[in-house]
Amino acid sequence: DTDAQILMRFKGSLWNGQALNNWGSESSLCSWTGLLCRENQTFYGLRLEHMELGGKIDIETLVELPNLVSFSVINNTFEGPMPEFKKLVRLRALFLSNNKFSGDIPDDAFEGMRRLKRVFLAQNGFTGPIPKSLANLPRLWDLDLRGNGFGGNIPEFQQQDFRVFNLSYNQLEGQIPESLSNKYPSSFAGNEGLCGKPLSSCNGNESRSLKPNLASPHSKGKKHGVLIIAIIVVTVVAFSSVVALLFIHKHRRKRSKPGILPKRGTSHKSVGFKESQYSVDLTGDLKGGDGELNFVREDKGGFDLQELLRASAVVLGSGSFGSTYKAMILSGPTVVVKRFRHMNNVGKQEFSEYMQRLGTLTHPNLLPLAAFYSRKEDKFLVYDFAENGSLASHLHGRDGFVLNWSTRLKIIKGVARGLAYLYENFPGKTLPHGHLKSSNVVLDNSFEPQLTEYGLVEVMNKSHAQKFMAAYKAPEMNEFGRPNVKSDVWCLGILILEVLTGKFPANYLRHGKGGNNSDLATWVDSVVREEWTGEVFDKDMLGTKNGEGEMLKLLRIGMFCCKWNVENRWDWNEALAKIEEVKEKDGEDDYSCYYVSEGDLNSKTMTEDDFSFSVTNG
Ligand SMILES: Nc1ncnc2c1ncn2[C@@H]1O[C@H](COP(=O)(O)OP(=O)(O)OP(=O)(O)O)[C@@H](O)[C@H]1O
Repeated sequence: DTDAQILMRFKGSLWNGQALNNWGSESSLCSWTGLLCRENQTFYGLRLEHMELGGKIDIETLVELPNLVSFSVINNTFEGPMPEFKKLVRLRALFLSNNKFSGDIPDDAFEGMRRLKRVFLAQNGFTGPIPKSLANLPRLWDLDLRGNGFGGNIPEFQQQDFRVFNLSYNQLEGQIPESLSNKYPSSFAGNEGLCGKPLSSCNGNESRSLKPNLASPHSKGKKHGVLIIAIIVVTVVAFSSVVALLFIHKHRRKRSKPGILPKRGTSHKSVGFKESQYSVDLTGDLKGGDGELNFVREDKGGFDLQELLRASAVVLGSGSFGSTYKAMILSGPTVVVKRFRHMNNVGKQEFSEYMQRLGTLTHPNLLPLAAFYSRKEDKFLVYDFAENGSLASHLHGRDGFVLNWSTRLKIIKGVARGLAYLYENFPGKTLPHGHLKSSNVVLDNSFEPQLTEYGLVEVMNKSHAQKFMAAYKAPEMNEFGRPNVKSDVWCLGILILEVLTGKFPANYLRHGKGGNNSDLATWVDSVVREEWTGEVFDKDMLGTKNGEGEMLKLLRIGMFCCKWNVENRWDWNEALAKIEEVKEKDGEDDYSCYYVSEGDLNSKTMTEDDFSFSVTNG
């Protein structure tokens, strides 16, 4: 049977299948409601969410779909025991949350599902122990069992590096395995019998008294008393905090003015940049859209619009297009939601297709676009959250880290690689970044850079893009010019100079043709011409032994990328090749000519240290 015939059989066993009333025509399989297809129109998953579906999930039929790797029936009315999903050995993601499934899950229910990465069983009526085969999954990355009746001890999980991990509101008991002690306490909340890190210790009376079956009636009464007082105190404190926060928030909003650089609040983050400490409600900002959060990549992020709306959110900053929020999804990932006004250059369908194409890009130096949300007047793009904020915040922010030369070089190399990937891999055309600047380079927890807001010129209203997008700052851009890879090279050059000098280019950027000598490139050029190169580098970066020669090399590359005449400006591949050649230390790898004293030669074994003083620059 064809995929279409198999899927029609699968539909036949569902109740309320009318929600899938456009299923039928073989030729347009990928347009069937709830079908997930790749760019090349191959089917890979089912996403049948919020459809009031019920009845039988016919596994025997699904087995016949070898390409099925993702299956979701979140928020429907399925009931009874968990179907035998283990027969779908190729499955990578299983989403059953918010249904009425019930009963114990057999211990071997996940056996053989070696590819399974994401398991969402939250808010059902599952009981019994957490199946061992689930804990033994070698690639498990997201696990959400919240709000069921799972009992017994938590098993040892083979995988320990989770992105989502939530066992809250079950009936689990006993000591939390050591390997899970680094998880958030909220991952275990609502399980009265659990103890041990990150909850309170199992040895003290405190934790034992949490187990209702061990508590005497007397201690139970006492506990209730304490509980009631605690609830009253928490309620009063929470109420006063909300009132105080509302007051401060209102006051702040009155005073704050929109700015190019993000506004920062006063809460401190260990990562060295600040974000607003005031929670915002995304519901207000996101209301009135088409009601759909459109995911653009295969893994759906493990959350839906409702969960995004419920997420606790803070403002990260306000750029030229709108505000940017950090949203912490309960039992889900932390994401960044960026609002774009003036993004109406193309129609709804075209916009949606374009975003889907952007979603196909995956590279370590491109921040993945996760989803988008459309309204007539504005759009919201959802990106992964980057732990270390933007490059701009470290170069110019009050609370950024001081970046040393090797980190700066790593960042420039990553940026160049991200651009190269973008130019070569966007389906159908060579896509310029168009808005390359230091606040659109974010840093992950190891300071690996990731480009964000790439490829958006196409969908931006032209007049707004001309005014604010970085590519339009290239000297050759006038009202007829369109950003291209050469204008990106200009932006890359400016970024290199910004990274090396530590100077914020806004004051130096030229607007349009002509202009004066105030752009960063001209400033650097004049300093270098006067042979004051020592003056040019950011003082925070200096102090690297034997690195100045290489810094100068990178500075020159930046200057070649900033040639005013496009003909003389390097192509991106030339720039990339030159950047790749820059090393951390002068003369690195150049050990062809060195001086070794006779004494050294006579000594027993020579170490690298013995050589360090005698290496010359070839
Ligand atoms: N994915 C992300 N992860 C972490 N922080 C981010 C992320 N995206 C943006 N930020 C932070 O939010 C701040 C505000 O971003 P925003 O895009 O609104 O401003 P901008 O880049 O200065 O302006 P523009 O609107 O022109 O792009 C950035 O400086 C950065 O610190």
